[in-house]
Amino acid sequence: MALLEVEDLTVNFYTEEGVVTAVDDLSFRIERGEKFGVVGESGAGKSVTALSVMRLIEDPGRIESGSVRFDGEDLLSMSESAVRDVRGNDIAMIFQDAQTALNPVYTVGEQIAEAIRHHLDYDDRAARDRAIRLLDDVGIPEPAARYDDYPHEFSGGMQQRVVIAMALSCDPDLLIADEPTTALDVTIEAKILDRLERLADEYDTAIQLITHDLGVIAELCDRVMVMYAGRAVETATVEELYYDPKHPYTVGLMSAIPRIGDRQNRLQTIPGTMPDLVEVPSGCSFHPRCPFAEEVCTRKRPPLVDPDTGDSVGLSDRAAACLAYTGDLDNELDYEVEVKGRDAPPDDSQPDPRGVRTDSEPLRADSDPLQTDADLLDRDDNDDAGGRQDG
Ligand SMILES: Nc1ncnc2c1ncn2[C@@H]1O[C@H](COP(=O)(O)OP(=O)(O)OP(=O)(O)O)[C@@H](O)[C@H]1O
Repeated sequence: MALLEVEDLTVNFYTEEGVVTAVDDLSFRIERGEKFGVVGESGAGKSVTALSVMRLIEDPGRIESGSVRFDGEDLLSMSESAVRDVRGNDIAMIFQDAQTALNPVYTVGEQIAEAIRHHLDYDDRAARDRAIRLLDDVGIPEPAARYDDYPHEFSGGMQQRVVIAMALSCDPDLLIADEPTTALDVTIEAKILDRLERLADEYDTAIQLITHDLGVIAELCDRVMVMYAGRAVETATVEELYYDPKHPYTVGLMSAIPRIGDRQNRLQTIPGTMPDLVEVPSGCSFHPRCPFAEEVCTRKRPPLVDPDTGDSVGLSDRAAACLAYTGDLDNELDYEVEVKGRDAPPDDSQPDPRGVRTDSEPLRADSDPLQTDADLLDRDDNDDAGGRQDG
């Protein structure tokens, strides 16, 4: 049995502008201990998917249909108190902004110890010891001394480490991380992702990592789901996705990364923006932005199929939702993906995609206006030194 099985999930928001279908008939599965990435541009429905799994969708949103089975039990039909037990004990969630997750009036140690006492029924001494060990695990230097510091005495990167410690404090089976490193400097981001990966292995925790950045996916994940306008457009292992992407949107996301491009230079950036979800384009919702779109794409919605056979697929299988794979297009998709790693691959074997990241700039889709180099340069984070911030 998979750890998490989401089937046919549909979530609407009832806004003044109309009904927004933020998640549209979405299905996916996460195995125990698996690191599962969810990637897509802003508005793809990634966060709403995560909040639905935690059953945290609030007005004007509504989970219309589908099931979310965690360890075999459907979270959507559980009582509110049973779901509260699952949250924190079995599923933990961390967000981009560490500051909002930490209470400024308590020391970080007290906050972690409180979570441990609450969920694991430890006494004060045992909770304190476990909190210090967790601070050490996430890479806080001198954890026993830092236990008594307040959140504002930590840099942004160190605060996010504290949040990770708190999330792991109850040994959850699933950690949902929504853009956990987006607000951080890229070097600190790499360190935190590395630490997260090691801890997930050590604690045997599965991760659902939400990001707009394919480089972050390469760093951490085993399998990926690419989302567009509330739907999955491609699912694959990280290796498959990087070396042989099947959906034009995935190719477009990768082409925003300078070293991966296509022959005609047509997909260097994805033209246009995510559609208004009140009026999603007919047929394939990506068709207005797709360089390969044909007339049929404007009227026929592509199902997720096995790109090799065109057959329907199971929840964990390699799949793409493009009419190129159902025999509906007159022409073939014409692109070429070139991945240049630091080390040239021996003969015809493929390099590790994680190696791609190390040769110069980190892989980062530069189409996100929120994430500019200037932004990153402005942030003075003392994470490297692990020291306290001035002031
Ligand atoms: N509280 C809300 N009220 C109305 N619409 C909402 C609300 N929350 C989300 N939506 C709609 O759901 C869509 C998907 O949002 P979601 O936050 O899941 O996207 P995302 O892929 O996580 O993007 P981002 O990276 O910007 O968070 C949004 O475009 C928005 O239209």
